[in-house]
Amino acid sequence: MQTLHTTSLQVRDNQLWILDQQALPQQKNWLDASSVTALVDHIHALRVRGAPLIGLSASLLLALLAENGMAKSELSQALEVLRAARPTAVNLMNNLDRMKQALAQEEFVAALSAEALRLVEEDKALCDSIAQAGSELVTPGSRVLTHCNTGGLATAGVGTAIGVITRAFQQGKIEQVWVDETRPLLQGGRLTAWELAELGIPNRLICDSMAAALMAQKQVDAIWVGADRIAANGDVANKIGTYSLAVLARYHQIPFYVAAPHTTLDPHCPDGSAIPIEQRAACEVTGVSGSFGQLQWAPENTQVWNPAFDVTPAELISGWVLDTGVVTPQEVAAGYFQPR
Ligand SMILES: CSC[C@H]1O[C@H](OP(=O)(O)O)[C@H](O)[C@@H]1O
Repeated sequence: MQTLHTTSLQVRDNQLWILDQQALPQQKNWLDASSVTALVDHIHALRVRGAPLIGLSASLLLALLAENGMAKSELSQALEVLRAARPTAVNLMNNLDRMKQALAQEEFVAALSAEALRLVEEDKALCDSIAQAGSELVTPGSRVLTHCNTGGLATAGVGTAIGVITRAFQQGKIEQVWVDETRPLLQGGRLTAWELAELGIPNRLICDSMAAALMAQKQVDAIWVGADRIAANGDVANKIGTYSLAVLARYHQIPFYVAAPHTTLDPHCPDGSAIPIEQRAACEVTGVSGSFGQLQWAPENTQVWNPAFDVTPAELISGWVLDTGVVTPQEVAAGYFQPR
């Protein structure tokens, strides 16, 4: 396979390398992800993360394994193991369902490589389309708040919500970005703060618990978040903490937008209650980890509830910004996301 390089993925010398997103921003470590075991471990540990990127990394690995001689039956097993690596972000399943069709072809090695590269190029284009469509909703002088990380680290392109924010900034319409640190894994404080600094976009980091006071002081003009799965009724699964932002936004009458590619849609999922929510380890809540190692502060054996995502009901969402354009609440209520 040709050499490929995105912000957090590389294919070189017929191997897959990933940028360890748990070590950022202090360390930029590229790790080998050239086996199913290695990539699944990186995905579980969120060294590879972000709904689109998870699907792309799994697709690229499958193509590389085929090129390196893995038999069709083993590839089929590998696909199923990769497909189960994380349960909530549907991009993984959608991408691998397309790879499954390629695997069924006679010339499956070439078909898998072509499809994996096509998915990567498509995602770059989807990000650009989302960025353009979303930026048209941003009013000049906007102070926007975002949650978790939805930039180039989480996609093959400019990102989803951060892609919108970047395009609006380039259009001179962003005064500042409020960045939710996004406990427990600090995707905002570590990754979004780093990406926005690299992009030269003015930003200020807040603890998640500060967002309400900021809105009460009328310091937020709009909220932009990503998505891991969009159900047929428009409900959205996204990083834990998104739902509370949506409730606050409704109370303070602040527009709340979801930005995502169509690969995040799941028309077979009737509503948010049917979206599987990943439960994660207690140590992520009883402490914190990063390039510095592990720091634990809660008492030994403290019981924890640690869902990686929550569900925002469609009724709290002002608009769904897809690569195909902005979808309004009226269109969603009329069945826009229903199976066709
Ligand atoms: C464009 S990334 C979408 C989505 O993925 C993130 O979750 P995680 O960091 O656990 O992979 C977050 O929910 C983003 O909004």
